[in-house]
Amino acid sequence: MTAAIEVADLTVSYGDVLALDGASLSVAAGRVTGLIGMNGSGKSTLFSALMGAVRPDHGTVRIGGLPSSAARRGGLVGYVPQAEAVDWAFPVSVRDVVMMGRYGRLGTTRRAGRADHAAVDEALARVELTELAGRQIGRLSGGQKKRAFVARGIAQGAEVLLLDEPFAGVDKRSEATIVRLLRELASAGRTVLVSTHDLHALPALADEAALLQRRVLFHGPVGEALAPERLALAFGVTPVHSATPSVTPVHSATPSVTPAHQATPSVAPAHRATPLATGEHA
Ligand SMILES: Nc1ncnc2c1ncn2[C@@H]1O[C@H](COP(=O)(O)OP(=O)(O)OP(=O)(O)O)[C@@H](O)[C@H]1O
Repeated sequence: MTAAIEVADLTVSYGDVLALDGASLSVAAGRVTGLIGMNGSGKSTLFSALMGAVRPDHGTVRIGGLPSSAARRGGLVGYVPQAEAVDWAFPVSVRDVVMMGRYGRLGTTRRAGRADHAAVDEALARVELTELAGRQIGRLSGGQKKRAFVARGIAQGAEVLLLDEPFAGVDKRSEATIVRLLRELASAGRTVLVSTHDLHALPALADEAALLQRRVLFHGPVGEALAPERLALAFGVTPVHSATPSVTPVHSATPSVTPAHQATPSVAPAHRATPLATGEHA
């Protein structure tokens, strides 16, 4: 059976910075997979490659058997960006954002029809944002914003959903809603790849995890990925033998590259092309 996501020997560099170095990953449909790695390990770059928004130096990316750009054009891939990648001042409502998930399906009139409005209503209800549908997107809490973007992916009917740090700055209720939704989507056969620093959330969220450090060091069941020696490998530290995995000291010990990444346009043309990071026009 064709894997939902198939990354083979992927190498991506920005000038002389090697962001991915021979990364390979195969994800079956109907699974939630956590993507774990320290700052700068290449998680966002992998998402950009999955959306066809960066050109690999080497290697291939396939989504449902298609090259990533074709998969994105066909609406197969939904993307929930990091909060920093979105222009929250953009004058659109929550409902407008969710409707963007339908753009690829609108006919030549570019007019939303009854089915589009129904899909948007249903997606808003599933993320519990019906009552806030008319509000400007920037005037939501961090968790509500994430839920709005998850709703966009649901309305789009994306087979593969990519979420970049969906729990960063998110309240517990939103986190629980998002986890529940992602599990439901996977049960219905969708494929979900989630990057997160929150290792505590991982067992409830994901079926499996991939540890990334420019290449995929390990990919397998969450329990095995969280073994101290494996985490140590991914985070480059001595194993900490404790019952609950903690990444905090490791994470905070590694310098964050996020601002550089956001400030440098070449990593994510998808982010720049539209203020709301649809990933559809790169
Ligand atoms: N546009 C760019 N120009 C130059 N280097 C870049 C660019 N974007 C990312 N990098 C570098 O590529 C490497 C991988 O970055 P990437 O953003 O993919 O990592 P990440 O795992 O998503 O990090 P974080 O957890 O901080 O979001 C880092 O060394 C980063 O500094």
